[in-house]
Amino acid sequence: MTALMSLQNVNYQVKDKLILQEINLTVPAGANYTITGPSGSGKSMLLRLMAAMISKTSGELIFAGKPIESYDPIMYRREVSYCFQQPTLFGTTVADNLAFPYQIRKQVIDLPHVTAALEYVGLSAKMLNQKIEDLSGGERQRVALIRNILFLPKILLLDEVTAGLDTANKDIIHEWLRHLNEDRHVTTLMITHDTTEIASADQLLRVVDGRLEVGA
Ligand SMILES: Nc1ncnc2c1ncn2[C@@H]1O[C@H](COP(=O)(O)OP(=O)(O)OP(=O)(O)O)[C@@H](O)[C@H]1O
Repeated sequence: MTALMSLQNVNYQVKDKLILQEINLTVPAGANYTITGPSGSGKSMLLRLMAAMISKTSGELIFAGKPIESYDPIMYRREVSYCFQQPTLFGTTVADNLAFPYQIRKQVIDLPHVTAALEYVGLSAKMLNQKIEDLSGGERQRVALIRNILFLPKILLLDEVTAGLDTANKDIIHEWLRHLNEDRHVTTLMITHDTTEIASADQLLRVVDGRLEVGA
């Protein structure tokens, strides 16, 4: 498999605090990585570097053969999409959120595609008119994830997206991520503290004190 992203000797420092040190990682296209490690060890900062939400202090981050700084930020975010543990939904309704990816591309919402995505994760088209304040935590997370993948990115970076959800909601999201990775060829990297997710990881990375341990 070819490297879709690679990090070479990446350091990330804030003031005099070295948060990530000498990170070397090659992410092949189609990979499905699970990232774990103690609280505060640098997992979120690692994904945020890959998402170009923060900038490295030194080293190289290469995506599809080019340094990530060389990409237009808007185009880069369409290719490398970051999902938050506590997603921000905006506007008034679910439809406001799911129309957004089309609006920024100056396209009309593709309702059959949106409906199919909702149904895939156990939601229905009726939910489009629902107020976001009335959604459960699991519904919010599913709507936010759908918003991120209506146009498929190459890489999906998932920061504890199942934390705080019940088993049924976790299972729906696991099955959907499996589908995106195996059937739609989206490369996924997911941070988790969940022992079941760690036990079932295809490939496990551990971040400990700002350093990366592969396959530990
Ligand atoms: N702007 C900043 N200034 C100072 N310290 C920061 C800054 N951003 C992150 N840190 C520190 O970097 C370290 C790594 O943070 P990070 O959020 O990546 O941890 P994490 O492994 O994701 O933790 P958790 O599992 O608790 O979410 C923490 O000690 C955090 O306080």
